Amino acid sequence: MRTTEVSDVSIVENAATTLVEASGLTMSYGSTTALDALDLRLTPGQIVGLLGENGCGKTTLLKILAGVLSGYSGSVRIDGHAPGPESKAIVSFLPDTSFLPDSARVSYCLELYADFFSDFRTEKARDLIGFFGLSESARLKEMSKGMREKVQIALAMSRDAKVFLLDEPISGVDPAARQLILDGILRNLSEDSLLLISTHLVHDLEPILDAAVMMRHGRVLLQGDADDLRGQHSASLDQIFKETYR
Ligand SMILES: Nc1ncnc2c1ncn2[C@@H]1O[C@H](COP(=O)(O)OP(=O)(O)OP(=O)(O)O)[C@@H](O)[C@H]1O
Repeated sequence: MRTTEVSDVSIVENAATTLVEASGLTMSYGSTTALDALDLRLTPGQIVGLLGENGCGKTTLLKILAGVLSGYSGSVRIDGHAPGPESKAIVSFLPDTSFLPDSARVSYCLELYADFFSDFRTEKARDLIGFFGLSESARLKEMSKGMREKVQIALAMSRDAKVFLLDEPISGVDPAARQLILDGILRNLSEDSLLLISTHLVHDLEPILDAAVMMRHGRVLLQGDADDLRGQHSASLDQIFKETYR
């Protein structure tokens, strides 16, 4: 009887702590297999680095989790929901491309987000825009690539989302600005959110990562708590990454 109770409790806890789950997730573009029966389970309250070489499927995975790419097989659940309107309501996605109108001013982008997302917090976004040293009256087309990335990050990180999916958020900025961007990303992050960040810049991201998922050929090659991985390999995540993808 006792065993049954314990096992029931553990099943309930297990279900409650899984925020993102993919099982047998497969996605092909024509004859190219981008995700190959990928299994992944992520819990809330952590910052996870999604690491891997070019073309291993990181962007494809993030897009499916974000609910902007269909045509996959296998199972995906975000807080229990298949990708769709209910999951999108709790997922904030930062794609690796520009998605804002060129001629718009920053202030207009804030209004756009406020109209579109009920969980968007304009005050948080204003705070972040200022933190990044940007002006709300500036037009995007007058900004550098790095400045535009900061605007997009400010918008994406100002939703009260449960899951944040950031695709290469620091790739377009110089090394000096990367720390500022990371500080901005962490500035308003709530403790029980899940932040999944894809990157090649493991060295820059390592200090903020709680866990890492390393992908190869559309599958998870290595996954674990950052401290556990460092302990098991007697190396930094950056060194493990370089060794793995040498
Ligand atoms: N729209 C598409 N049409 C055809 N093939 C695609 C498309 N998008 C991605 N692919 C292919 O799917 C595979 C996975 O691509 P994906 O962009 O998910 O990888 P990635 O790990 O994000 O790469 P990178 O680090 O270079 O951004 C690659 O072989 C890529 O060429």
